[in-house]
Amino acid sequence: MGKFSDKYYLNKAKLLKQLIEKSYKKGNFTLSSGKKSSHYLNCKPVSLNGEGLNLISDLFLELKDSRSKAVAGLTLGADPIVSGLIVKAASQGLGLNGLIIRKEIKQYGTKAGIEGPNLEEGTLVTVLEDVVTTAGSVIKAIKKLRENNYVVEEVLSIVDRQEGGLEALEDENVKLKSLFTIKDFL
Ligand SMILES: O=P(O)(O)OC[C@H]1O[C@H](OP(=O)(O)OP(=O)(O)O)[C@H](O)[C@@H]1O
Ligand SMILES: O=C(O)c1cc(=O)[nH]c(=O)[nH]1
Repeated sequence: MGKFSDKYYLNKAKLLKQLIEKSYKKGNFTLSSGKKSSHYLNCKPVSLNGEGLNLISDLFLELKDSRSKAVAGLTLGADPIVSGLIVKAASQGLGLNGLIIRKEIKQYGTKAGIEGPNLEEGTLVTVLEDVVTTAGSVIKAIKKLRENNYVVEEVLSIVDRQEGGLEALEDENVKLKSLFTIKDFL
């Protein structure tokens, strides 16, 4: 038997088709890091579509380290993905919690930087991301989780643009597991 189920490869092909149709655009774009690019992948039209999120959730659930007890991500790109995964896990009888990391701490109310259930110190958390370019965004999330005594060993992303993110994550002792790379869109 291969590493992944037959359904995993079927779902991957379906997701790639959706991303090519709805997410990949050529043009002049400024990226989150300030870099310029002649193309951009906006995953939100896929992650905020029921069929698209269902595919992402199935794939990430199979790709995820089965030991991790929570999935987390930096708002906003990760919000639907974290939510999709925890619902999918519950439908399969798996206990999985979700954490959303704010870009800025709320100055009122609970002043929380991380939203979600209060989990035990040392909980192994998988970080989710739609697109990794420099990995700056996802590293922000990892740092916040580690400050809160969670353990992070892996990031799952839909697309790795292969612009230094994997190496930057390696420097943080985190493994990047990506469904696709930018080469799948060129
Ligand atoms: O690897 P990086 O160089 O950090 O770039 C990738 C990040 O950029 C995008 O988010 P964006 O900052 O556009 O925020 P959003 O999720 O709120 O749209 C994307 O969702 C990643 O989080
Ligand atoms: O680097 C980014 O900001 C970025 C690139 C990309 O292709 N898609 C995205 O959502 N963000």
